[in-house]
Amino acid sequence: MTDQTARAAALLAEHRESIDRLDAIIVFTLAERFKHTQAVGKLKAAHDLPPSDPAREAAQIARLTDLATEADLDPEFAKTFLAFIIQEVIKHHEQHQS
Ligand SMILES: C=C(O[C@@H]1C=C(C(=O)O)C=C[C@H]1O)C(=O)O
Repeated sequence: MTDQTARAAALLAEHRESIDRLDAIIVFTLAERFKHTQAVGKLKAAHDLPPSDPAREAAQIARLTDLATEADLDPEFAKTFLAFIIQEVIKHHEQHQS
């Protein structure tokens, strides 16, 4: 192995360590978010409120688009990711109501 390939292997390992830590943050963050949305789902079911709230979602999308742009993250990706999560949350809320 040349010095250059050894250096590249060390850099790759460093990046992967960071990626693993960030993946853990994502999992814990999602778990925390779902704890709150589950509580919201129970509240909605108890008070006969609809599972989805399109006005709230529109505000979240607008906010996330700005945040993503500021963070140098593709805003379309951020929107798709949020929509995917919200779709799952609404499924949970529908289950609370049935
Ligand atoms: C969590 C809620 O329910 C739904 C899920 C949302 C979310 O996951 O952020 C946002 C709006 C609602 O469609 C809510 O109304 O706040």
